[in-house]
Amino acid sequence: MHLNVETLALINGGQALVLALLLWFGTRNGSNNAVQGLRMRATALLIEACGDFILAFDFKLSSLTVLLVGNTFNLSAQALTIVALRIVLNRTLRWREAIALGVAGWLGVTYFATVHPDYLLRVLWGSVFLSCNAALNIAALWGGCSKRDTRAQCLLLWAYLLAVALLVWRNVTLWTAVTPPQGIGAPTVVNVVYVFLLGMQPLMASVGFLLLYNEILQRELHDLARIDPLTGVTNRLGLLEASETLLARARSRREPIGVLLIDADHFKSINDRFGHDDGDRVLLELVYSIRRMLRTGDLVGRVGGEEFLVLSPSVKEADLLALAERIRNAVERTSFHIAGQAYTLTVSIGAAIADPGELDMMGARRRADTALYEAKRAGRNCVMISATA
Ligand SMILES: Nc1nc2c(ncn2[C@@H]2O[C@H](COP(=O)(O)OP(=O)(O)OP(=O)(O)O)[C@@H](O)[C@H]2O)c(=O)[nH]1
Repeated sequence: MHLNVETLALINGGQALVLALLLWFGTRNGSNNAVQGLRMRATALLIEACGDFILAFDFKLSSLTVLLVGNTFNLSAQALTIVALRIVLNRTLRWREAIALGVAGWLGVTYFATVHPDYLLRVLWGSVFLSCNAALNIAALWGGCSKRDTRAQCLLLWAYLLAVALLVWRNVTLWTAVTPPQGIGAPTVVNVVYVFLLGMQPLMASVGFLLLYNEILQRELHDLARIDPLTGVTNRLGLLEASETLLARARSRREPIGVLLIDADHFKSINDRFGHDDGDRVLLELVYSIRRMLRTGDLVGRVGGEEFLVLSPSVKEADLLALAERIRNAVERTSFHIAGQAYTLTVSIGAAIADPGELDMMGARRRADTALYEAKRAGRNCVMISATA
């Protein structure tokens, strides 16, 4: 098989141009992080296409100018891709490292093409540069890759690891050959694999970006569906799912779960006096006061208007009562600021223990509800606990 560098550059450039346009026009309506990242990837593809077209058509430039200008475009595209991936993943951008790598890559390739022309060293230098680029991307992709909902992220991570392995293979083959083939066009096995993958690179990387984008959107949707938009705590659906997980864990450890139902006292009067917007702000502050009292592992969620549920794993009755009392006390001592003035608010709390033998949380939730009702009847601003199941 004869490998032609100009044809390869033409295929690469055409692909990059089409993908850049698709990404640009396909992301015109979005503005979140992932979309910004995709747009930067589109810009990188445009720059890459320019570099590839210069390499493919040479535009009557000297071969040295073609090499230097083509590489300037391609290395800039690589640097932009590093930043684009980090924008999509919401990681530290590392602009400086990306630019420094690009400059070092360009200087090395230029040196081994002009001052000290050496094909093997040029390939080695280029491979080190590409591996460092891949390392930055691998570092960005590494975090959180063990979770179940990060398949695309893991796939991309493997793609970069394989790319580094391919670069190592190519260099080892070149440096151990008795007469090293000069040029990427030499029809060796490693060159064929390398050229094939290089030719597909714009497409593969862009598909990787899109899969990642889709995965991030799915995750955001999943989280949005489980978060109360006003207070930012878990909503009913999130609580339902979390309680199943907690109960399964409690069953395997044979430990109880504490349930607290917390309801603001006379909240209607706050709305009536100050309006709904100020009432919303008070709810936010109330959630903050509750959260401050929780241990790591405890979960708070909003079950209704001014009613919140706390799930506290591995607690005995006395610990649960102490936690409820801490919350009640903290809320009572908090000054809620409405229209420049400080007001106080109290909560009533119903507590119950879910036994590890219980099939779901419904029973404990009902008992906590009854205890809450008793707390309200007892005059509010107090904690009541129900008898165990
Ligand atoms: N500002 C605001 N108010 C809400 C929200 N959800 C529910 N409420 C209000 O919470 C109040 C609940 O009133 P009630 O159920 O009578 O309870 P309460 O006034 O707290 O009285 P007790 O619970 O008996 O102590 C109503 O005025 C609701 O409009 C919300 O998201 N924001």
